[in-house]
Amino acid sequence: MADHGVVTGKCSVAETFSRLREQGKTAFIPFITAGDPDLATTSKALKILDSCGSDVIEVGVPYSDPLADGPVIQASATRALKKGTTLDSVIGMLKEVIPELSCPIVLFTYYNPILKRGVQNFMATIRQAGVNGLVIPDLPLEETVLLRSEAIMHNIELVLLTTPTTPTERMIEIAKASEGFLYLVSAVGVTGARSNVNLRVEHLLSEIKKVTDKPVAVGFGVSTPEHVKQIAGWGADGVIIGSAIVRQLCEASTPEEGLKRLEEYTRNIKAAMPLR
Ligand SMILES: O=P(O)(O)OC[C@@H](O)[C@@H](O)c1c[nH]c2ccccc12
Repeated sequence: MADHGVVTGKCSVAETFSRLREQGKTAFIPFITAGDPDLATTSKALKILDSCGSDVIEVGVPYSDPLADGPVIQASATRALKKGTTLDSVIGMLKEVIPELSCPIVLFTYYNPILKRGVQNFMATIRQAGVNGLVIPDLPLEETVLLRSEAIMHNIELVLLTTPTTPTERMIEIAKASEGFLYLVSAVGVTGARSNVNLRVEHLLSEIKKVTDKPVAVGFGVSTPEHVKQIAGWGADGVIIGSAIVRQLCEASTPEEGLKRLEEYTRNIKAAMPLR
């Protein structure tokens, strides 16, 4: 498919999962809010996450009404917006740093900023910046077909989400249409670390794997090495951690200390990723 001349030399999200599956490994996928505490720190954080073994990184575009987010990521988005972070400045930062990263980047944005910019322009712009994948948590069902075709046109892997309350028929459609991987939201409600992983995830994973061989990554509420081992043990192809990653940066007294905490936390999580 035409890639509009962008040579990233980087594996796609799907290729990354294929490689990991051959190696019997589970993907570690951290989420980070761009611009919190500032874009320069985000750029350094991406390099640290990449060098500590992240397999895919989700980069969140801060938004004023993050309805799917819990308090940690909502506060993170508010700080980033207060710093003047915009979609353009996030894309500018990514264009600079992506060539230095080995893992693919999945951009995380609510739907409104895409509509404001225009779908085609948005897809072309993020592809030119070297972005591989895209997650739009509030993408309306009836818009999925359009967005999916525009994404494919621009060689962007549109990752779709399924939840514990998604009807089986709908989950099958989502699994078939999702590119890169399927995002299994582990818990009902908003993002945010939870003390235990929803035990229903084991059953949900087995149901999904009956209808698709696409990689499935589990997110929501994951924060400890034990959580990671449990989810990987249930057969997940990837584990996503957002709030606990964001907290490493925002609970530190300086950006430098935050980056140190981020590195330590990431190494601990990676050490817990079992070979399957
Ligand atoms: O923060 P948690 O509980 O670790 O969950 C990951 C989540 O943060 C990340 O994937 C994400 C950030 N914003 C979202 C909105 C919807 C779904 C998922 C997300």
